[in-house]
Amino acid sequence: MVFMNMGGPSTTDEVGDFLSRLFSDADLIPLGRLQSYIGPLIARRRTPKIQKQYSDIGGGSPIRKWSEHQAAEMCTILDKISPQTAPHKPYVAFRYADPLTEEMYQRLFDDGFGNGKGGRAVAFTQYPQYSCSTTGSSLNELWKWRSRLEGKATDQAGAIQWSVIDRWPVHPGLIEAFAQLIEEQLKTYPEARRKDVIILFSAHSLPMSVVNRGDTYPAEVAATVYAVMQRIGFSNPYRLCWQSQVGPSAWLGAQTSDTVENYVKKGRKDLILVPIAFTSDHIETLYELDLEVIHEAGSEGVKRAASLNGSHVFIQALADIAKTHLESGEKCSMQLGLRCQGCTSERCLEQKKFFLGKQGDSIIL
Ligand SMILES: C=CC1=C(C)c2cc3[nH]c(cc4nc(cc5[nH]c(cc1n2)c(C)c5CCC(=O)O)C(CCC(=O)O)=C4C)c(C)c3C=C
Ligand code: FES
Ligand SMILES: [Fe+2]
Repeated sequence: MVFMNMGGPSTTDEVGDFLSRLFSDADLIPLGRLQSYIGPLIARRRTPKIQKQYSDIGGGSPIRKWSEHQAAEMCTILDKISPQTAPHKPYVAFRYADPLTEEMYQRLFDDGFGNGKGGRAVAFTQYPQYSCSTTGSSLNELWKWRSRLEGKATDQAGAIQWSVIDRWPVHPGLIEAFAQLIEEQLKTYPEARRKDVIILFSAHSLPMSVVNRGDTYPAEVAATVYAVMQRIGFSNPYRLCWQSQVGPSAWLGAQTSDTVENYVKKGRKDLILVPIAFTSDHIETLYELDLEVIHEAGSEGVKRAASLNGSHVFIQALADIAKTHLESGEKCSMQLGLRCQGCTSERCLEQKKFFLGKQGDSIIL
């Protein structure tokens, strides 16, 4: 079971490499033919600022710790609820930090997979909602390393047989886990104020160029939000807003920071921020929300729901998603077979052909 995510620097010394890989990723930030020169330059300029942010949240990102914990715990549960596919082994593959995809692949070889011995692996995205800039980028990277290390053919003899869990935005266990964390935070308000607390779901924004290309992420994030609200009985007013835009281009709004500022200015000072598109803490929760948005709001009523991190309900949900996937025998979801309406990337096309296998021949656009 390979958990795919973006990763983060575990120490401030790793920030430079992390940003350099991130700005070199043409699936995330397309910079043209000179990407491999310009990307690292931009990264170098940005490093001191981001280093300071990681330093302020305790010296690094907790994402590796949480991912390794979540993957290991999930496999323990999976061994019990899906004995016919046991044992399950946990792996982590990050896009921009250690352990990188190639490191994970080498570990698979070392553990007796591939190299003529075959074996089955599941690429399990840890982004609940699919975006070509996140899960798509990780799949393109996995496809690249699989081609380099095992050849291009899907059914190559003795190669690892891959299948993909590419999205799970409304899995009932995920929704339950979010709902419980929100309810926990709602309880901290005096009863008389509780029903008027605004629930402000916040997700990482996307450049409008990506939205207009047809990326499914905004719709899938909205689906998660609606399912959570349904689960808590629409007990409070709510909005979805978008955070962490970078650079001068147009991004999907409304921005989280403006939203909080405006509501507080208008006297609505009871707000719960809910990070809805990431499964563990990172600078966007610990720095941007806690140390910037909430601190600057200057109101004791502005709070944040905890991140999923070690939530048992959440990890149980991961195991259920994996079990259903293993039982289905599917290579990936139907959605992965369709490209964004505006996609012109050869990488996306080849990656989809690979992961869909023979299924892909008829449905790829
Ligand atoms: C679902 C989550 C995310 C989406 C979608 C996403 C898209 C996206 N991001 C950038 C550019 C940057 N993102 C950066 C950091 C960062 N991004 C996410 C998540 C998503 N990004 C996280 C969780 C983090 C922080 C990692 C951590 O440990 O906290 C950065 C680097 C930080 C900075 O320089 O400000 C950049 C740059 C784009 C362009 C994009 C969609 C195309
Ligand atoms: S950008 Fe979405 S499929 Fe290529
Ligand atoms: Fe990002």
